[in-house]
Amino acid sequence: MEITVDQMYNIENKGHDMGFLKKFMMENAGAAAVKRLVEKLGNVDSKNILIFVGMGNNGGDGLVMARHLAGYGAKVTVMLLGNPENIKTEESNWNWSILEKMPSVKLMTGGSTDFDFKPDVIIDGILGTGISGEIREPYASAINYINKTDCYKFAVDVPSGLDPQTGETANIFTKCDMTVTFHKMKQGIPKRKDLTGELFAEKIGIPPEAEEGIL
Ligand SMILES: NC(=O)C1=CN([C@@H]2O[C@H](COP(=O)(O)OP(=O)(O)OC[C@H]3O[C@@H](n4cnc5c(N)ncnc54)[C@H](OP(=O)(O)O)[C@@H]3O)[C@@H](O)[C@H]2O)[C@H](O)CC1
Ligand SMILES: [K+]
Repeated sequence: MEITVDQMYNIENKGHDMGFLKKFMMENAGAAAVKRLVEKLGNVDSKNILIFVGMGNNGGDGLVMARHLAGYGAKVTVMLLGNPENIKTEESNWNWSILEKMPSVKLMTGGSTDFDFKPDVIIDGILGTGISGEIREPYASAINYINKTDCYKFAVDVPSGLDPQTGETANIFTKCDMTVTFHKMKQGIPKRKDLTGELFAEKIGIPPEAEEGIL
């Protein structure tokens, strides 16, 4: 079953109000995404994994992935596309503050794409269901860097720049090898398998009762 983005936000909020906090949803989303990625790549030990992180909860999922991938022995670099003080949500900020205590994960901020290494894997945690309008900097430069870099690319929830509701693309968008979306498939995502690559929808523990009155 495919659902709308509005339905997804309503289910999320109802689950949160039931006590299954968005922080738990984010943790399960990041963990499920890493499981698929590690299953696909086999060993990520010592692999250079670059994670672009937006200022919203798509970025938050990427922060959770960073922590899990460090646990698998990957060499993880996180590029936050802004200033940490401007991280939009409590659950995303929570995950940033954990990473600040983890020397095993390199944290960079601001959005520069001038890296001193070539990534083996790039994770696109830039934009998800909260996308609106033409892609603004520094998100645009990050998307352009992803598209011009030859490596394995993984999209968190949806390739950034693809509207998960309509399947339409913004002025720029990422083209990835794998996409993991959460809870249920959103209507627009399967329309662009050329951008998603291998596509999965992973459960993240939201109580089925959170869908009552919504689906
Ligand atoms: N559905 C679930 O069960 C779960 C979803 N999760 C993840 O959450 C994201 C949705 O998070 P949200 O914070 O609502 O939105 P995004 O992170 O996608 O984007 C919002 C930020 O992006 C900026 N933005 C929006 N459009 C543009 C643009 N065209 N150019 C540049 N920047 C843009 C926006 O900035 P504003 O200034 O507009 O506020 C925000 O900073 C979902 O996709 C999932 O990945 C949960 O984490 C897990 C459960
Ligand atoms: K994304």
